[in-house]
Amino acid sequence: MVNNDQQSLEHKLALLKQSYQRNLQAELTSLNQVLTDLQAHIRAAPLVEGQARDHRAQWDMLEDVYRRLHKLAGSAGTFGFDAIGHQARALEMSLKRCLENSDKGQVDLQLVDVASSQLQSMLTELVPSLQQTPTTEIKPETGSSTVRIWLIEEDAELGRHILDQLTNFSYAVRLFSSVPDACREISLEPPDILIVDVMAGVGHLSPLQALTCPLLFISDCDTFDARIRAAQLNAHGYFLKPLNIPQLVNRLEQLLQDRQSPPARILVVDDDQQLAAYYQLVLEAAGMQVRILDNPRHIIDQLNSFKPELLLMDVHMPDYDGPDLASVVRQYDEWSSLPIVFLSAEMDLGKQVDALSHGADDFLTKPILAAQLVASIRVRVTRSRTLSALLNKDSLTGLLKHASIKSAAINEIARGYRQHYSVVVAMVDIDHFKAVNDTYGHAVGDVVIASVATLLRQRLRQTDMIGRYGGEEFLIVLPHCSAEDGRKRLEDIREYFSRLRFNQGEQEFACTLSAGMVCSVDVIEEDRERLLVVADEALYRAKRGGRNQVCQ
Ligand SMILES: Nc1nc2c(ncn2[C@@H]2O[C@H](COP(=O)(O)OP(=O)(O)OP(=O)(O)O)[C@@H](O)[C@H]2O)c(=O)[nH]1
Repeated sequence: MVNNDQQSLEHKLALLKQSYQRNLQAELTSLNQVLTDLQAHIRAAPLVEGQARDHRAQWDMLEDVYRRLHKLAGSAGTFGFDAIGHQARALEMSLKRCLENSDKGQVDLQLVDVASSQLQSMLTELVPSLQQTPTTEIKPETGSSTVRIWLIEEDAELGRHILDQLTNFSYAVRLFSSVPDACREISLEPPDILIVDVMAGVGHLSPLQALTCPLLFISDCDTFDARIRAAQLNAHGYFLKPLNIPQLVNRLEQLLQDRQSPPARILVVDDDQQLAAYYQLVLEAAGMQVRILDNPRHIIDQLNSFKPELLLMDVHMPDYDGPDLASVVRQYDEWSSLPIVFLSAEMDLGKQVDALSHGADDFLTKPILAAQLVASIRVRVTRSRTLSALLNKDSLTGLLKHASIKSAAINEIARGYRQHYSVVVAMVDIDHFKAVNDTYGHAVGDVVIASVATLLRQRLRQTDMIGRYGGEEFLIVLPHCSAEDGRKRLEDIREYFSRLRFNQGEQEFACTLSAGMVCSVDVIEEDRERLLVVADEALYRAKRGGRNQVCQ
């Protein structure tokens, strides 16, 4: 994080804390006043008529104090007032026991006296000894476009082979013959990913443990001990020889996608505005996008417009409880697998389980430290992204599978017509691919397919959609793109691909691709519903016209 950003975060957190402290003081004073009123009620109660009503009023007052203490116990620690949070929690618990066990006769004056003196001690605690909120540097997820891969391979021939193959995928690869050689350079210019053949220095691997970049091992030893050693060195992958390059590239792409992945989108639902603002600040500082839902009645509208990847929700809210809202969210098919995390001061295990049974995935307890909140949310979003990738993405290319890209294309085209922006749809197909398979083998064919996928990802925008439509056919959708721009991009990809060189042993070869495209605003009314077919017809013309070209 840039220093200024960190300073600005700390400044904003300090302002939030000051504002919370003012409210806390007012809240404790107000609670103390309620207890003083309650003491007066209890002392006066036997003397007035209509005792039953007065008793109910006493219990209502006690219930009010209990609820407000519950909220305070959850928030005080978050803003650094740990001791007050703990005292509020202890007092909340003793009031809870009293509320649950009572026959609702006269409220016990002694209990109220004790509660009142505890509140006063919390107030005195607040004034002189402000505890410091632990300042936590929250690192945002960062992304960069140059990908440097370093390879440590003792066997020069194998090293050259891997380097050639990976260079085909537009990675900048450096080859080293030993771990000490590479380690000397790493301190000067760290790579994005390091690949190590364990044979290149089993005895020298320990320094790799300190690396911050992902580490992948290649080895011809498939024993449990070897794999445990790799795990202890925080390896992100373990690949056996003979090396399956597409599989390796697949993992590289996964790791890079994690690094370059778009910010996680989090919707926060909490009636406590200061707490919600605090969560927003902390999560945004960690590089996430956060929206606060002010009115729970608008939850579905917000889900549809913001498309969050996780819902962070308070359990107890004045009008609608978290579990009820979670049930409503689960009634909609499209949100049935959205991760929902409750964040609450609820200590009662039974109530936590009950909340979970209403469709939430997890329960975090308030107060929560900033770093703990960020780590919990990040881990859940990453896991949910991995699951969705497994369901919707093709394992060879990491692109959307046929059904997913088709439905994404149809939705995007419809949205483009609705909101009046142009969408380019293109079909891309490798030329004479059968011959590649027949001449160089299926595994080499896979490398070629994976390289088209990598190229498409590298040359298109984050907002474009790319899918593997068939064996060697790809469907791409470019929202907010004119026919002219779409054509330029496709020509660029076609040109770049034709320059790639692939290897099979000593043999080197190149491939070409053809593309058919259509722009949504350039078609007659009847073709609006069949843009995919129109793009496919254009691809057919490109093939008929001699291949290695883009037709529209
Ligand atoms: N290696 C590999 N080959 C695949 C995969 N999926 C499909 N194929 C092969 O892709 C080839 C497609 O060949 P064709 O449809 O005849 O097309 P082509 O040879 O590319 O010819 P044109 O498209 O007309 O230029 C077939 O040989 C399929 O077996 C895959 O996942 N991996």
